[in-house]
Amino acid sequence: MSELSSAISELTEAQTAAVNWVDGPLFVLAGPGSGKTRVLTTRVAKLLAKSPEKSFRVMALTFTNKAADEMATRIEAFVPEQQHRAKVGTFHSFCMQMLQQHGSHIGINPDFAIYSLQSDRVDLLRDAIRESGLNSDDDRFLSAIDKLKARLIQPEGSAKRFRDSASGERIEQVFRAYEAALSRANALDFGSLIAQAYRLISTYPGVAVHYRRTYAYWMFDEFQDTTDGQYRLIKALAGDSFRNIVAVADDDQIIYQWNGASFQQIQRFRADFQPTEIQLPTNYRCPPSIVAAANQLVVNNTQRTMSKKPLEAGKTTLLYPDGQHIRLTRYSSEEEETIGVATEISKIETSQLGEVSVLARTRALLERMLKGLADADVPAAIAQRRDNFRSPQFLWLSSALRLAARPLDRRALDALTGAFNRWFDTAILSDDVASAAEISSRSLLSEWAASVSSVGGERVEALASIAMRLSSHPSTFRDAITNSLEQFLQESAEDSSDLEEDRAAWTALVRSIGQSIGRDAQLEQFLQELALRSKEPPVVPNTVTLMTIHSAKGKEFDHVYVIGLAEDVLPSFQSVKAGEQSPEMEEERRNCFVAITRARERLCLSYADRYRGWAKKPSRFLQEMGLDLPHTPVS
Ligand SMILES: Nc1ncnc2c1ncn2[C@@H]1O[C@H](COP(=O)(O)OP(=O)(O)OP(=O)(O)O)[C@@H](O)[C@H]1O
Repeated sequence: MSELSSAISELTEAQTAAVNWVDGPLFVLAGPGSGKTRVLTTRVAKLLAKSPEKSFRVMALTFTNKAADEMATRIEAFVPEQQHRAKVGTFHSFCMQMLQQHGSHIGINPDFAIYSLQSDRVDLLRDAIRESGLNSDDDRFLSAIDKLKARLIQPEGSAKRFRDSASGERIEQVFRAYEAALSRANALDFGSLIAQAYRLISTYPGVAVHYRRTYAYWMFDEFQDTTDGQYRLIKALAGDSFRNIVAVADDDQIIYQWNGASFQQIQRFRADFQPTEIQLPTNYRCPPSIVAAANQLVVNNTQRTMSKKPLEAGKTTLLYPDGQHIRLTRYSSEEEETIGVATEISKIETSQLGEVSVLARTRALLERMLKGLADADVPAAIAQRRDNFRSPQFLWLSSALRLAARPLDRRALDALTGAFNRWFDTAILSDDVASAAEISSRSLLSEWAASVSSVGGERVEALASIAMRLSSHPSTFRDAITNSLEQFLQESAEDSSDLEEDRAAWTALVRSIGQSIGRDAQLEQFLQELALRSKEPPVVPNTVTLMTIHSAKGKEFDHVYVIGLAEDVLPSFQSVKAGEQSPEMEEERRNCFVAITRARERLCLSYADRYRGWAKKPSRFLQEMGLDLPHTPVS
């Protein structure tokens, strides 16, 4: 039996119905641990396997590169010879590729840079404000601009969106200047990727027709995270005729409300496409008592599908006896909670530590916990999206590549000199390099190489020679990468943890980029893909993972510790202030729901009587879950 046939044979009836669905719109409403990813990947593979003679393609989009990579790997294992017909990626990568191929219709050069770093965007904003003679240095404009872009609002006329016309006018002016500066720099930020893709297909509907013809079936995972802009993009792409769309969602896992995700998008999909609905209520991840607690918790929310079936426990083998799957501990203070949880975790066998996660609502709680685990000699790390490399070596390499692709990019030169100065303790000024390049008519990168010759030393000479060659032959960038990595191996071991982490991250990134665009891609395309991806290193084995609940979405661990289950912590202070019936409180409840449903074997919940010295009540969610509150703190 092939891998695909055996995967299909393991599906439940409801999962099979979703996998076998062929034409027309389908909405799969599924709970945590119900095999959503399994359904999507099997469905893509099956559609491709049964039509080897056809040329149509299938598109499956999700929200993180990691999830997309996992989906692509599974599909490749199922149908290796058909993999090229599957387009698996994130929303942003899909839009990026659309703009590379068709963006010239609306004046976008295909070799655009992606400004994924907040620092680049802030610099650009400041330059834009200065150059347009506006009198302000307020970076907060950026969040106003992002909000407008997320709703696909163009700068022209955006002032009308504000009640106060004076501040509306100001924001419109800055928004115009920022967009003009992005365009001059031939750059797009994350918001632009969606907004410009939308502008493209609204102006040139033929582009949407092309996508409808090429991709016969579309699938969207984690549909509940879709923002207004992303939803309107899907709708515009589909036009009036295309209906082969499968959206998979859990309305109880919307935890990006602050970022524009909302139950509204699910309701709009239902209203616009009139999909058939399939529910997958069986949870194969958590023991029955956790499933019961999750059900009791989430029914307190109103912003959810009223006909949604409660989760059913489908896990058949349990490691622990009944009554031991959930534990709730009360501590007298935050400090006691940290020590208590760290001591508990230190009793777990080292080989199991990779299966342990500590989840908290805020990063501050995790930092305290990280220290507590270090004091208890437990290896642990906070998992968090990293936008950039940390070591001067990899910062140098990535900015040298940027400069090779865009010889006039001053921001890349600043990053290159900054990294080099940190690395070799020098004080080379990028202004000097730029002035010298103007006189010599050399590229910024080759001028930089010339300017470091005075520093001397073999390592510096090697870097200068890599930079020289990269500048004159950017297409040989893969050799430059190989040569640079060899140089980095000669770095001394001291203070090398950033370097080692970056090296591990780089290897994983290159693999992921290769999987997405092949190994022969041009430098510009490589850099665009690099910008979209997070730069954190892969998880180290036998290490406890500390995560905010937001980063834990989609993950699962044998042992899950959720700390800080107190009022004003989880639920947050803002949501408590907003009130029991508020959307903020419902989002906090979903946060709690997501956190507890990560546990495969055991869920350890805890709270303290005091946080930061303030007395706090136990989280209302504990009682909603049906748990008995301890009468006294453990001592
Ligand atoms: N039919 C099934 N029989 C047994 N186990 C299953 C079945 N379907 C899924 N599982 C298992 O259940 C677990 C959860 O599946 P998956 O990760 O696809 O869940 P999910 O629906 O994407 O969850 P979440 O929304 O929490 O991310 C996995 O370990 C998977 O192998």
